[in-house]
Amino acid sequence: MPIPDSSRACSADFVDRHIHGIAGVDFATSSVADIRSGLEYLYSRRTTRVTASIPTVDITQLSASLERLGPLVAAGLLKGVHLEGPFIARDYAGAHPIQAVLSPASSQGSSYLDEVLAHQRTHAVVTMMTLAPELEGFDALVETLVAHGIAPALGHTGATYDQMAHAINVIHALTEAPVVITHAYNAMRGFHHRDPGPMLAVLEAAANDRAIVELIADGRHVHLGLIRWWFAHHPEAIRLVSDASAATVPPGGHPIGDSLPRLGHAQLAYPELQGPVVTDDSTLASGTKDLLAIHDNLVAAGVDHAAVCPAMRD
Ligand SMILES: CC(=O)N[C@@H]1[C@@H](O)[C@H](O)[C@@H](COP(=O)(O)O)O[C@@H]1O
Repeated sequence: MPIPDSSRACSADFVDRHIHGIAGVDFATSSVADIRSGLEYLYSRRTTRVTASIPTVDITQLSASLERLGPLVAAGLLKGVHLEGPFIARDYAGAHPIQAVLSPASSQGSSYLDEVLAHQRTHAVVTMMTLAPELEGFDALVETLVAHGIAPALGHTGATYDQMAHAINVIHALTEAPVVITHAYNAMRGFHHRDPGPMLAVLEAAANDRAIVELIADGRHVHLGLIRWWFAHHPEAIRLVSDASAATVPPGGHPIGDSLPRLGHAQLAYPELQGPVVTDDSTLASGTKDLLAIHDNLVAAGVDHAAVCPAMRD
């Protein structure tokens, strides 16, 4: 498919820091050859720097995924690996399998962390890990991750306003860098005037350069009015991500290979109307567009092209 002129006007190619796969390829479970094909396809659509996101998977699958992805990071084909789980809230797991979600304070949780750290000591490929702030053992987990070069991100959470504010402070004190909020609004407790929830703490942090918000601006995950609000008020805090999966097929594209699309352990369905969903319960599972399609979508919706391009860079 020809690349639209407006995206060519972005001086740099796109950086996708949250993407699980593309067009039939699942970064957690596909073969290295298929992952390479998926990356080539993304490069052809100007997403040339990719952090592979691994959803909540069991410890055996985690090891297999890291073994496969490590050499791709070493070869410079991937920027790194983002572990989205297993330390997330069961009530906000979204498309992640609840049976694989763990508490950091449990013995299984501690074995899982040991496995991540063992890999990290030999091949430091994990760059970010998404955590829910309200889980028991959160503060200690954050310290351990930071000590091993893994940036804690916050998401898949039922945190209160206070819990989120505390978590951002704890991480910021250790990293002195803005804290990444994993696909803000999605798979998170919502807003109520007596219980404002995590996003008020995120808004306050963004206003003080202490938070970066991932936004899935595919027209389905977050209302365009909210996306416009962020561009109008805190454009520098926005990180546009695709959250694409194997079930995400860009316009004019075709699935690579003929296996059914997966998100780690979950079987997905290619979208007919709504977007990628988990086959057995219609939970929205991932983004419906890659960054090029998101770019064109936002520009067509009136968001300033000059603001969209930097939100897709580092
Ligand atoms: C890989 C991943 O986790 N993707 C999440 C999904 O889990 C969640 O179900 C969906 C909708 O969330 P919402 O219903 O809270 O808006 O957002 C994202 O697609």
